[in-house]
Order: sequence, then structure tokens, then C-alpha cells
Amino acid sequence: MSLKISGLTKTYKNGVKALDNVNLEIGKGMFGLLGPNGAGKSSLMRTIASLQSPTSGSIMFNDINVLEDKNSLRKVLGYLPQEFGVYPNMSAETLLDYFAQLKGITNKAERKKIITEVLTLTNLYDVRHKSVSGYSGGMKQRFGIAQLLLNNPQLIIVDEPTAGLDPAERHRFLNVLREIGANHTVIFSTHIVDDVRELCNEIAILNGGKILFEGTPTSGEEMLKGKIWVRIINRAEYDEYNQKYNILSSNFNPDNTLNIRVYNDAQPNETFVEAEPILEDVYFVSLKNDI
Ligand SMILES: Nc1ncnc2c1ncn2[C@@H]1O[C@H](COP(=O)(O)OP(=O)(O)OP(=O)(O)O)[C@@H](O)[C@H]1O
Repeated sequence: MSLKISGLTKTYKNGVKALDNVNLEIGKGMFGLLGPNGAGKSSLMRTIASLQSPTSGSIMFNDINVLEDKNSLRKVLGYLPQEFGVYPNMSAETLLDYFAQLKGITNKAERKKIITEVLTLTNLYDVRHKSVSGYSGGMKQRFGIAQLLLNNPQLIIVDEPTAGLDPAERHRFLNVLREIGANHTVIFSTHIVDDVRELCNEIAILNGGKILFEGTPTSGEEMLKGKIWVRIINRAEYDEYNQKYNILSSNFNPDNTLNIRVYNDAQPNETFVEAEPILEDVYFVSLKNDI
């Protein structure tokens, strides 16, 4: 099972180049697309889902030419957009039954079986009689996953599903995705580095419409081995250090000092200590176009 994206470029009518020659090959399992707001993640997801056309490039999912044969793609696709819109005042079970009929599952017993399955998988079975419009943000996102699973899609695209979820809901949601990723190709976009570290075997970092890094989280971390340096500075020293060194990130300590992480080929000076690279370093180095 593979999705192959070649030379994908999208320039909107206002001149914004949201995708700039994107090449990606995505196999089975969880693929994380990481990038800041405006990086082009939604543009890429919508294009793969055949909801908008690129300016140039091609997308193949197995033997389906996605851009030319939208109907074949949509039969095997499950897509959860960033904004799902407003849900009607209906129970989850009734609404899923309605969606299942729309997806062409005409046999009532078959619908009941698949609805029970997807409600169980998304941990919504106990609240299946409650109205979806009254669900919390995280429950709505899990309901979104339940509805897209109804036709057993081969390719699942989830666009920034954890945005706005509290930590407990986010965790629950990621666990559901983890289960699904075991048997499907799942492409999942986020701007939260920890989301992809916890979940994805393969990741790509996107910014300015360009893929800046592609590989496993570990391969990214290994590339930075021996190049991440930390030290504690006083808050007042920050500007001076920022001018002198390539600071990737900084965190306050309770005593108002700062831990800074610096990217440099060699130890900047003897006051710096080498640190194990983390995925967040890979992300920030990529965004600086340095990797
Ligand atoms: N329909 C559109 N018309 C014009 N410009 C657009 C359109 N959709 C997106 N853009 C622009 O394209 C760029 C990429 O946007 P996109 O929504 O793909 O990024 P994103 O990574 O999903 O960001 P976010 O997380 O903020 O949604 C941005 O500069 C955005 O303003």
C-alpha cells in the first residue's frame, strides 16, 4: 500500500505558493506531517483527498491516479477535515446510521455491526445515545474518526485533529489513531511535535510549501548528534546569546533563568554541555533550513 506524490505545486489565485514541488512516498502505518500554521499542510491534505486541484504534479495511491480518478479514490478514502462544521442534534448512533446509509451500506444488520465496531474502537460506545452536538471537542474528533471508518477506508487523512484538545482528550484521541494506524495508511497533520513523536514511524516537516525533512523521528535525531548544546543563562543575557549563537529553543526555570538549546557543529565554548537531540530540535533546525 503506498501513496506517491510527485512534483506537487499549488499556487492560489492570490499568488500564494502553498505547495512548492512536494515529493513524498508514504507507506502503511502512521505518517506525520509536521509544520507551523500556514506551512501548507491543509493544502496538501485537501489535494491528496482530491478536494482541490494542484497547479502541477501527480498523486498515485496504489494504482489509482488520484487527480484523474477522484471517484475511485473517494471509495477508499476516509478524510477528517480541520473543521467538520456543525453537527445536528442527533445521537451518535443515529447519525452514524445515517452516514452509513449515505455510504451505501443498505443492509441494516451490516450497518449495526459496523457501527458497533467503530463506536467501540473510538471509545464512544457508552455515549452512543447522547447527542453529538453536546459532545466535547475530543469526543467530536473521535466521532469524526468513527464516521470515516464506516466504509473501511484504505487511506485515512486527518488534518490537525488535536488542535484545541485538552491534554487528556489529546491523549485519548492519539490512542485511537494508534490503533487505526496498525492496519491502515494514516496521514496526520499537526503543529505539535509531541503528537508525531508519540505516534508516527515516518514524518515529514513542511514549511513554506516545501518538505524540509523526511524520515523517521530517530533518523532526524541522529543527524543532530553532537550538535546540540545547552546551558543556563540569565534572562538579561538572552539577546546577547541570541545574536551570538543559533538558539533553537529556551525554557524558563522557576528562578527566572533560562535553559537554552543551541545548534552548533562544535561546542560553542566550555560553558556549554552537549545534549541528546530531541525531535523538537529536528523541527527547529529544519525550520531554519539548516538540516
Ligand atoms: N483558498 C486559498 N486561497 C488563497 N490562499 C490560501 C488558500 N488556502 C490557503 N491559502 C494560503 O496558503 C498557505 C498555506 O495554507 P494552509 O492552510 O495549507 O496551511 P496549514 O499548514 O494548513 O496552516 P493552518 O494550520 O494555519 O491551517 C497560507 O499562506 C494560506 O494563507
